[in-house]
Amino acid sequence: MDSLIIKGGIPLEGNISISGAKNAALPIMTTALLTDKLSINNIPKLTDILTMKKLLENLGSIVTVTDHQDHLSMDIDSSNINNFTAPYDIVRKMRASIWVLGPLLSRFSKAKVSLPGGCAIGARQVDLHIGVLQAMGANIDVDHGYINATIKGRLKAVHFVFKKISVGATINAIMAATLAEGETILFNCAREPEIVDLCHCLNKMGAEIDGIATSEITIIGKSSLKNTNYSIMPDRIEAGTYMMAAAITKGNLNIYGINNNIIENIVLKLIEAGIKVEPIDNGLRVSYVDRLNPVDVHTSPYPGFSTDFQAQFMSLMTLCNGSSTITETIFENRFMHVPELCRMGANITIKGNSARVHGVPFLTGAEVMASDLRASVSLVLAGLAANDTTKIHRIYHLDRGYQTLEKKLSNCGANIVRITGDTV
Ligand SMILES: CC(=O)N[C@H]1[C@@H](OP(=O)(O)OP(=O)(O)OC[C@H]2O[C@@H](n3ccc(=O)[nH]c3=O)[C@H](O)[C@@H]2O)O[C@H](CO)[C@@H](O)[C@@H]1O
Ligand SMILES: C=C(OP(=O)(O)O)C(=O)O
Repeated sequence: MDSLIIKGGIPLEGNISISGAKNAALPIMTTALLTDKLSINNIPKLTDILTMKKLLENLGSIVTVTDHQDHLSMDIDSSNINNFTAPYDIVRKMRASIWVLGPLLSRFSKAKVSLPGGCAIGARQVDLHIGVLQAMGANIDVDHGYINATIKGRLKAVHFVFKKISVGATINAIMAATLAEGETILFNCAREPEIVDLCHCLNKMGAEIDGIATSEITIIGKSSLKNTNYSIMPDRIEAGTYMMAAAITKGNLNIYGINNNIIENIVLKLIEAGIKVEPIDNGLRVSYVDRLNPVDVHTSPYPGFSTDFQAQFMSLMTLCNGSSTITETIFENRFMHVPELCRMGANITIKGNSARVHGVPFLTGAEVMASDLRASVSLVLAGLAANDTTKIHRIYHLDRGYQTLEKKLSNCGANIVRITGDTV
């Protein structure tokens, strides 16, 4: 398994271009199952994308990929779907695989999908995905680790209230409702920008979705959708991560290809921490000024502070002038970076779902173990700021979510090297 060696203490300076959003590209790739042909542009080069490609091909889609150096485009032909099973071997690698369920069921009236894997950050149930599809008339049982879903004819429109806000279940429900019979209204929906991107793509395919970006979404079902093309939005989580890299290394970075609108939640917290964030042409400039103030955050669904920023923000707060409290409200097991940060000299204590971070004057390099995706990148941030050398083991999750991370960082002065096939 690969590892990373980082010699820290270098303020990052330069330009970083943001890639397409993983968490928009993945559901948009599954919408290709709702029609014959979909062309998608600005897809990031990530292992999760290749896993999704493999999954679609396994179902019978023909996926033609063009490599444009800094991104991919794909022509996905799903006119001959001949398999309705998403197997464990592919699905276990990635949570997003669950998004083939809604499209397969609504277009082909059947789907068998292994219970998904992904980052091990909590129980991550699928009851809401199943509940909304059952309310649309599907017969669903979970047996031997698989979700088996069938419907006689088309799914039926429904008025459905999600008892908890879920990004994934909102996405599955919207996709399923586009080909259901009648007008579906979904209440208490997630409002993440990636869901907005998905809805824009679906409307371009001929769907009729209203209330986009609100918690109440109306979908008028169609008998079929049409072929189209769509370009993926920029990755706000990648952008926020590099903004925090600028802050933690006392550097300054121009982050290109992102606008303030969709990352305001992290921008406001960085400003509160004393970091300067200015709009520039097609991006934002992020600069360390003279100190890092302690800032409390608690994660919540968008437009709140995203759980996907929590680990990186905690790394930043390890060096603040004072103490900050970071509360995780979305996932029950998303503090796996804490013991690793403590190995590097951080002073963090966990009580329930809150971490109290007492700022220290410096971090020291150490050998650490990466766990989930954002925990992994939080250790990269800590390593970039630390004195001496940090070795991060088991970094495969990083390749799921950060396109050419080492290249983007070393272009800005970081000393970061990948060891391929490290045995430790
Ligand atoms: C590929 C992708 O886009 N992943 C994102 C997605 O994950 P994901 O779609 O898995 O996250 P959800 O929004 O569904 O999960 C939120 C909470 O709801 C719970 N829940 C969810 C579904 C369900 O059927 N039952 C249930 O109880 C989960 O356990 C969790 O506690 O949104 C998360 C929250 O913003 C992000 O951290 C992930 O990066
Ligand atoms: C948690 C994440 O991914 P997944 O939902 O695929 O595990 C993430 O993108 O931070």
